[in-house]
Amino acid sequence: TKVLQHGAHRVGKRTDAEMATWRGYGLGQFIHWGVYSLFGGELNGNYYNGAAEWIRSWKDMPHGVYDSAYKQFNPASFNATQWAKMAKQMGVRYVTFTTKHHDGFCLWPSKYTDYTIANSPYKKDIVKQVVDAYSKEGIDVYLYFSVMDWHNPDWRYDLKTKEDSAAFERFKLFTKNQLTELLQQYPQTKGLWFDGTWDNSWKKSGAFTDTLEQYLKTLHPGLIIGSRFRADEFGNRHVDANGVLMGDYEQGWERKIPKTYADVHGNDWDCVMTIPENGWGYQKKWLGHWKSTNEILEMTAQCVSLGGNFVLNFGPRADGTFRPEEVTIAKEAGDWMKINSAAIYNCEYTGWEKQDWGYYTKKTGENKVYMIVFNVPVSGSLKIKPAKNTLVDKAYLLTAPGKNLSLEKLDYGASFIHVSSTGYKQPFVIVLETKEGSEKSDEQKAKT
Ligand SMILES: C[C@@H]1N[C@@H](c2nc3ccccc3[nH]2)[C@H](O)[C@@H]1O
Repeated sequence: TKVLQHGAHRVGKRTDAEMATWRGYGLGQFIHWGVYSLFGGELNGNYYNGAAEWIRSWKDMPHGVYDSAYKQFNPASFNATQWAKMAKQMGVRYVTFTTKHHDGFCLWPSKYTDYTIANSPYKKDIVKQVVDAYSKEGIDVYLYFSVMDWHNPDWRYDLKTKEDSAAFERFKLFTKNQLTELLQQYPQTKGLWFDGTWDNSWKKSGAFTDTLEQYLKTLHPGLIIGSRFRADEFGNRHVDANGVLMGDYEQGWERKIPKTYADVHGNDWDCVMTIPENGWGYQKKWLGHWKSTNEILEMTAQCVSLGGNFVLNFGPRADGTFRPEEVTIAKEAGDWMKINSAAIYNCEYTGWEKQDWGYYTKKTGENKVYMIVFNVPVSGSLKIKPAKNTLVDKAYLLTAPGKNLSLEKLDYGASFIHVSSTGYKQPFVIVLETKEGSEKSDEQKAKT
């Protein structure tokens, strides 16, 4: 391994209480809201076919039109308490909220730029309202912050000239100042979700990113920052030159989910996902497929079964209302979570061999494994194969703890659980109470 000045400063997962809380969330909400929400991916009847929050970069969008649009931002229907209650009902345990996206518009009254909510017709501090309302509902708040800032004249994609470097020095200070005011104004914040850190200018600022991350954690002990923030002194991101993760969790799973446990390299991680195929800010027209509640529940189960969290994005309209599809998904997912969240909250990877019927999760610190069943085979026989030295004491539906299900022993330590093969409209959970031990063969039994 190389001796790195600005590589990872910790190998392996964080072991503190704040990170244990993060690890157990299971389900989170992302919210993308800003000036881009005014356009909804459309201008003069033409639709931008990229992600709606990127519309400023569309060739058909004059920068002047976009950069003056904040003068129309006046969300009359915005009610942070209603947002937080919808999230609570959905069963999310953390929210990540856009304070400033790539366009540079600040939803808090930043002292370091005029391009903020304070200078919009709405005037009031949106970040504060969101932080206060979600915290009041018992949902932890994380602040999304885009380093890339198209509005700030000192932003640079790369550092090629002396002027570039001089400008970027000013930009780095601007960034540090904005992050300082976010942590000082909104101290309930549990973490920062950084984005817009893939350009060369940032890759060439490895030492600065290291110093800044340490400064932020000194300012706010316990702060949680993912791997998308740092660069090492060689410009490596996410993992340093020695292949060690830089950050408190792997933050690369954007609109994709790991296939196997090997893909997560023993890190903490979360997956952030859109309901439509792509697009995080409000889009007037969702192009292509958008996910059903059952698809979203399956992604949630899949992530938790591989030791991560699933974070679903909502893109409210400029007026502060949500699309009907989003309201429906929050309600339906919440109804399922109300009954089944035991299999999602504070659960982790089991290491048992994955079966076709669905996903295993394990309650952290307990001898309880959950089967989250999505695909009942035509036989109605659900095969389970506990890990070595683990026996299943009893099995029952989470919704019927008094009625044990029969386990038909098979060879090689496997068993069948027989359930009805029809009539399922949504996933269901079977609880397996486990104990240490191994299958005794008949001759072994005969000896005792
Ligand atoms: C969480 C997501 N990250 C931003 C983003 N910008 C990208 C540019 C290139 C490739 C992926 C990107 N994701 C998206 O705009 C959204 O905020």
